[in-house]
Amino acid sequence: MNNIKELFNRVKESKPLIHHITNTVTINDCANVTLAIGGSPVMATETNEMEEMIQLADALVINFGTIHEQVFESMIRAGGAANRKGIPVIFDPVGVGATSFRTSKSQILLDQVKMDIIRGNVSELHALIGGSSQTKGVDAGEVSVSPIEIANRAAVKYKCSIGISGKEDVISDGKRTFILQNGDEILTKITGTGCMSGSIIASFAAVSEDPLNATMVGMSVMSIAGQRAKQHLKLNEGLGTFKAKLIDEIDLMNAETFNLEVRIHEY
Ligand SMILES: Nc1ncnc2c1ncn2[C@@H]1O[C@H](COP(=O)(O)OP(=O)(O)OP(=O)(O)O)[C@@H](O)[C@H]1O
Ligand SMILES: Cc1ncsc1CCO
Ligand SMILES: [Mg+2]
Repeated sequence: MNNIKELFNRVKESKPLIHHITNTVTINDCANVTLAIGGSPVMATETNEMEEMIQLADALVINFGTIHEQVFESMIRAGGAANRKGIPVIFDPVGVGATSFRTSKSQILLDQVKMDIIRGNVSELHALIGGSSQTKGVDAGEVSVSPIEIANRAAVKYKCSIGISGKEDVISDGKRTFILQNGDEILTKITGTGCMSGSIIASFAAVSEDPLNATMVGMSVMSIAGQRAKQHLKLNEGLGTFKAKLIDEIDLMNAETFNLEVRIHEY
């Protein structure tokens, strides 16, 4: 991964504005994690203010978590404006594959908005390449195809960088594929760690020209912070404390810690 120190510094110095159109479950956590990594969050959904908000933004996150018709219109408007302005667009296809509504909306969105990065769990990405999917609500289900193949095919199909989270995270742009071995299962026990990693990826993508690298660094930050937060849990501390410590670890993350902990290799 390239220039970790410079990437961290650039986010902290330029405080990129990350416009999120996201779900009502994890919206506050995404805003706080954006601040913790050094970015500046805004979470606006009114269709009529999308173009103006995008004029201020440095990256756009579109997250399908609690998608409905009205907010979908805002995603189309904001996505179009972001493409015209040339800022990175990050899509989290939450729950795609679980219902036909989500699957068909994702197809319309991907036809109309060029994504720079798509980040999701394995069953969501499997659904995006046309696979029959077992997305269990918003959580990953069983998939017969390997995440490496899914990431490759999705990257080629949508001409963008793909991040698939799981026990091992897989990141690909269709030419190069990387396997990230950080993380801890406890990250799946609180909701929104995938959504939050989208905010971190967007913060890095906003200050660099390399979406594949931004995806790798962003997903690594979440997985490394998760394993460190788990290590720091004391006796009688559980998931509530874990969540607070997770945000602490993202806040405290720097290039030294990152480089010491990261376990990534090219496939
Ligand atoms: N089995 C596992 N072991 C270790 N880490 C995991 C495991 N599954 C997921 N993770 C980590 O948890 C984080 C979130 O990934 P996950 O696949 O749960 O996202 P998600 O399903 O999109 O979550 P959400 O929709 O709740 O935001 C990632 O950092 C990932 O590496
Ligand atoms: C639990 C849940 N339901 C819709 S969005 C969301 C947050 C995790 O994606
Ligand atoms: Mg998710």
